[in-house]
Amino acid sequence: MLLRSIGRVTKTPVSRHVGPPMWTRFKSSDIPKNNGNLNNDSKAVSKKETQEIGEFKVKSTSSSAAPAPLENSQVSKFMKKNTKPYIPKLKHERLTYEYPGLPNQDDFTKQSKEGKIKPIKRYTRYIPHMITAVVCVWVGYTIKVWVYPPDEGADSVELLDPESFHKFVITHKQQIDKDHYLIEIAPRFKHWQYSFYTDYSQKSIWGGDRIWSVEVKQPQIMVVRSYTPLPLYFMKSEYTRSGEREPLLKVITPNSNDYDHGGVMTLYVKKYDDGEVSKYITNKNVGDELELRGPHIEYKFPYHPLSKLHERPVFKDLPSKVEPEIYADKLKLVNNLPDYDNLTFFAAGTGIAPVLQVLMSKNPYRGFITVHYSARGPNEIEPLERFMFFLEKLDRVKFIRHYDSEQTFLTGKDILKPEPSNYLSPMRKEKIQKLNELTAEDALKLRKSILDNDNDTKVDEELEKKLEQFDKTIVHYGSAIEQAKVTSKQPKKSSSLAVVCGPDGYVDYVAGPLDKVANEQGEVKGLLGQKEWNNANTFKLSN
Ligand SMILES: Cc1cc2nc3c(=O)[nH]c(=O)nc-3n(C[C@H](O)[C@H](O)[C@H](O)COP(=O)(O)OP(=O)(O)OC[C@H]3O[C@@H](n4cnc5c(N)ncnc54)[C@H](O)[C@@H]3O)c2cc1C
Repeated sequence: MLLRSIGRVTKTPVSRHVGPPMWTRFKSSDIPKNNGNLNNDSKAVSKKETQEIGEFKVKSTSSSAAPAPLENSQVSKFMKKNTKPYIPKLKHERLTYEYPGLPNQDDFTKQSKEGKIKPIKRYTRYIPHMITAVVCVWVGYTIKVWVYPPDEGADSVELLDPESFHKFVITHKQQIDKDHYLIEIAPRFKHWQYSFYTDYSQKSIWGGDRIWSVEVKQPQIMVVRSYTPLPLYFMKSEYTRSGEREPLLKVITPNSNDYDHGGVMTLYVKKYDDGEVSKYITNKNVGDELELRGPHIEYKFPYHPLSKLHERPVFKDLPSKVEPEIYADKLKLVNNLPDYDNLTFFAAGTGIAPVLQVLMSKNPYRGFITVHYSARGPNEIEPLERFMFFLEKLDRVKFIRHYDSEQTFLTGKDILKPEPSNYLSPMRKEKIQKLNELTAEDALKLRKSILDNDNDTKVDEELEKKLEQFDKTIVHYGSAIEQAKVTSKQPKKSSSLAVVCGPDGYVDYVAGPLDKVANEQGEVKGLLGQKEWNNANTFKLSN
């Protein structure tokens, strides 16, 4: 008790006063000697007289250690305030069990929370931003739809349209030699994919029963030129994108699951120094656009009844992966159907593109094809040689090369007389009859027979039953290569059909000129004309 009272006294400050000390100091000599007898001490203190310190009258009240009471009311008030004893808490006392407020919670938020329950979730603060973004997108879309006309072909359900141009993007460009290029293009818009499954065989552009082309537009001078797309694409990877390796050229296996590889195709283009469109195309880079219109069917192979019963297995990158053709021979036997006509294809330069298009497409032409390929040298076609080799291995085609550099030109010696056709559709019969000049009566009869025979494409029900029976006795080859080993030893019949494709001069040399004024084939002359080929078995295509 004594020590506490001592502490209280000594801590009492008299501040804001300049002048002589206004509080009596506690002296050690003032501590009563007889500890425990406080009554005696207080008496002693009370005996003390009032002292004058400076301008204040200090009156000793209780003890000499106590602060002196002051006459001056202001100061005494001040002093009183400070006489409040300091009692330190011995240990921390918890005053409330409420959670402390959030760091950014002020009185206002506290108030509003109390007044109205306002749930604040994690993403609530982003709502204004989200609303702004949605409004911006909506406004932008409205402007695009109402102010700007849609891109041609953007909403088309067809990959290609013969009437309007569709945009394609160059996705790869490979220069083969000084003036030959492979240019991979992919459709700019995807809307056509929505309708792809409805009738895949109709939608797929890759059909081996025809030769087709597309027109490429040169928009600056508004000129179009035809090109023959190939079912090829460049397989890209991280290595090709980093430039470490060249992408591998691969065959598109027509397939509805991947929309025929997303509608990709490759153009084999020769650049002419003064050629407007070829220069325009080959000067473009990856990412640039090309406008295409098509497909335009240039030539459809003659109808054969077997084509309704059986499809030839599609060509693949690896010949070992190509399925063997097990049904065709049996079907021919069962139904007493004739063989397919063999075909000779005469191609010069980029004129090889149509035959490659046919051979690499779905359900390719089934007769054996002999290709006479004329070019300046072997380099022009170098990246496509691999596929030509595989096709030969499958016993579907034979390439005979005529290079200027090797002076192995195409001559009359390379051309055989045409073999009579194995099967003549009424249409072709008419063509032949026309050549032999029909009387009006015969022509009418023939026309009638065509109409009557139009349903010869229908599959006979009995035939289907026999087919089922033969399924059980069919000899299975492991692969098309295995089968080709056997068939390649069998002698091939001469061709009954000829297709000539190349520059005007070449077509003229091989089969006589095209009648461009009348937009007709013109009489078959040249090397083929000399060997008795005619318009019923020859087709000319200027490329
Ligand atoms: C159905 C069809 C399919 C075709 N497919 C392809 C194809 O896959 N790849 C391809 O590269 N081309 C193909 N062509 C040819 C192509 O359409 C163009 O004719 C060729 O690219 C030249 O066009 P250009 O505008 O560059 O030249 P243009 O401005 O038409 O001609 C410029 C100059 O080149 C000469 N020239 C043009 N074409 C030939 C030619 N073929 N041979 C020799 N000299 C020529 C002209 O005499 C002229 O002096 C095809 C043509 C047709 C009809």
